[in-house]
Amino acid sequence: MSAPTIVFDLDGTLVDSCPDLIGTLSWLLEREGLDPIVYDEARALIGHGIKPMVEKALKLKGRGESRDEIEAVYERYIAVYETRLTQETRPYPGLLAALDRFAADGMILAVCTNKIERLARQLLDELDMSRRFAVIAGADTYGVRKPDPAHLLRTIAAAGGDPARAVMVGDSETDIRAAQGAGIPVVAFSGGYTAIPLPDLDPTVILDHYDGLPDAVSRLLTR
Ligand SMILES: O=C(O)COP(=O)(O)O
Ligand SMILES: [Mg+2]
Repeated sequence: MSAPTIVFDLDGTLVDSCPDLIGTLSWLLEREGLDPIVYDEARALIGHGIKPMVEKALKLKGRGESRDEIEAVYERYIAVYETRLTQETRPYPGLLAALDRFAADGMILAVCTNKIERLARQLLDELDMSRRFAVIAGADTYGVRKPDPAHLLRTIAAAGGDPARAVMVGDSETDIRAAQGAGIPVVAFSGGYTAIPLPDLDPTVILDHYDGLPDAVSRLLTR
């Protein structure tokens, strides 16, 4: 029997990346000559990937009619964001201790994010966290992205895990829907960024602090 696999979302789950994601977005809107975006409004745009976030932000400001424009603005976003991935971004309180505990228990850890893989790796490298994960799968790794359950299932397979002994940990709709589609229990972390209230998404468990994650995971694995 393979070891249990815990798959983590990245933004809003492993790391509080909102300050750098939204900081870059605010810089971008100003550069484009557009009005600033309200912080809480911007938070709800995170979760589907950076390009959808940039596109939605442009549309909120009455721009982004053509694909070419969206692509050009997205490129400008990435050029700045990759220089400040971890200016303010940090792992959530209690997370590293929970990851230590899982590693000591021999569990397989993996990341399944809608960030592109290159940026996800660079971000985790800068925080010295990459070495903790057997696999880091981004939106471009397999050509499928959350909420498609195939993104999650392929991540588990690449990590050498078994979907029947796996748990997903995420913060938003894409994570919860991917896990539900894959038939995998999902812990929803309430410290992240969700456009839809978590209870409406019906995750298996809602967790407010990572101190409680090891117990929550062991309950889910033994049910
Ligand atoms: O960058 C995003 O919008 C999404 O990233 P996540 O899947 O790690 O939450
Ligand atoms: Mg997220």
